[in-house]
Amino acid sequence: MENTVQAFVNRHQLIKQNTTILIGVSGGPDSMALLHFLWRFKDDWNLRLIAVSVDHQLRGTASQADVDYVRDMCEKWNLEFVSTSLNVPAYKQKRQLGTQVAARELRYQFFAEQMNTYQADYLALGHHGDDQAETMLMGFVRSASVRSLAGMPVKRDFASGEIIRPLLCVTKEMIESYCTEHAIIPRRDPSNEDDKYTRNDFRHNILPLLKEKNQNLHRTLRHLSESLQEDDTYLQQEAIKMAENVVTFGNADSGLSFDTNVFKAYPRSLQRRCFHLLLNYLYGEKPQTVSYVHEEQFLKVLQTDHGHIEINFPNRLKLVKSYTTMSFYFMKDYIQPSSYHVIMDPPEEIVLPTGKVISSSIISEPHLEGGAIFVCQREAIALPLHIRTRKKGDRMRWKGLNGSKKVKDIFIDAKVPLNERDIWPVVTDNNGEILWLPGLKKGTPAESGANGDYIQLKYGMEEKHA
Ligand SMILES: Nc1ncnc2c1ncn2[C@@H]1O[C@H](COP(=O)(O)OP(=O)(O)OP(=O)(O)O)[C@@H](O)[C@H]1O
Repeated sequence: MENTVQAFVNRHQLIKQNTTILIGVSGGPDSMALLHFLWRFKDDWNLRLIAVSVDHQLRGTASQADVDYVRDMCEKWNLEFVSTSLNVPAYKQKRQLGTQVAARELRYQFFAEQMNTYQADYLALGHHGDDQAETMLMGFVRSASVRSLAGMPVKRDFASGEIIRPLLCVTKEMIESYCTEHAIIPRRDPSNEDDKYTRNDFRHNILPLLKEKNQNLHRTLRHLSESLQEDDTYLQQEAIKMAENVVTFGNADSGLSFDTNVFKAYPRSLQRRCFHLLLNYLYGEKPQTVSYVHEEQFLKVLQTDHGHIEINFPNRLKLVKSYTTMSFYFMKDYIQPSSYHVIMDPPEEIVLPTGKVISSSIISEPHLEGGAIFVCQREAIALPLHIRTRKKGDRMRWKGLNGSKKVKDIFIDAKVPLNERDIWPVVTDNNGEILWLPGLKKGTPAESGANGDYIQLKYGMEEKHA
């Protein structure tokens, strides 16, 4: 393990000589191996080492015993030591967080304070190659961003210095052998075995299956992680330049705006990143969950020639496109976000802000019927489709009806509650003809006579895959 870690540290220039390193030590095998490794190189590299150990008050006296164990080992190795006891249960309750997230937030706050107190250059953590593989797989399965697929960075800025992870290049197995070899008897946290935590489930059940297919999975994933992170850093820098060139930033109230033609002249890859940078800027201290559905809607609105479109984002943020000007701003008088307007190019599936899904497909034979399905000839309507909430004066036509009927009256006849009327999807074609009020009324666009394909729309809940 020593040679591998040393080569890794050199390659990434992780540690400079004559520096101060805080080491997060829980007492488990990973951080004890890290502590021991750095201790051995302390004099060669002229390092000031300070072990930091946190009791999260989650496992009664056992977690205090872990901290005591780290203190004893530091005394034995003549190392500086700092510890604290953090009330994770209370913080968890107050902030309505999961246990792991609450513990992590408080721990990192404490780490940051200590970094600043000691003016430390580095915070070294004991994450290793198996942790990285799990993180990347979890990112792959549960997130749609390149950044989470790339896993944990080898180093990143933090408080007065940087977080470094020198053990990312070794496996858990190598760490366990290192501990045995150096007679380190680490503490064991039983919650690491519990499959109710997603990470442990990936560790025990998914990773072994993948390792059967590729014995070098760690190395493959490490390479993937490093190259994704390098690409990410470069693209992020380009996106920052793009935002600086394209966007007019206002104050907190006026939000920001830009010309869609200038924005669209950049590659799609930078458009996406710039979009997220803008959201980070706008949300600032209060990050919101913005999914890829929002990202796709944003990109679509960017492309459309439609004169005026508005979309609601979480926490009162509104996106408005008016001809070639796009702006984001926070609504002052908050009304429950209700209105939306999205564009659909069949075949496509869209998750509406209400959580319901409309999917469209192009079929050669109309065969399905039912309240939640709408079919019409492709030639008979103007694409793309628009899915939006009702507007004043909306009227709808269908076969057998003389003239047209107000959408409002359709809602009243069907006894749709008032609050649902404002979020009910209205599907129109590109000419504004209302085709469908899902579950309520189907329009009948003129038959084109041609024997072409059909557009089929389905409305329902998002499918949850087991
Ligand atoms: N209670 C703690 N006090 C100090 N540092 C911690 C603590 N918990 C975690 N860390 C740091 O964060 C790293 C990653 O934590 P994580 O919970 O993923 O692993 P772990 O199972 O605690 O690792 P270890 O084998 O070191 O116990 C640890 O290796 C350690 O450097």
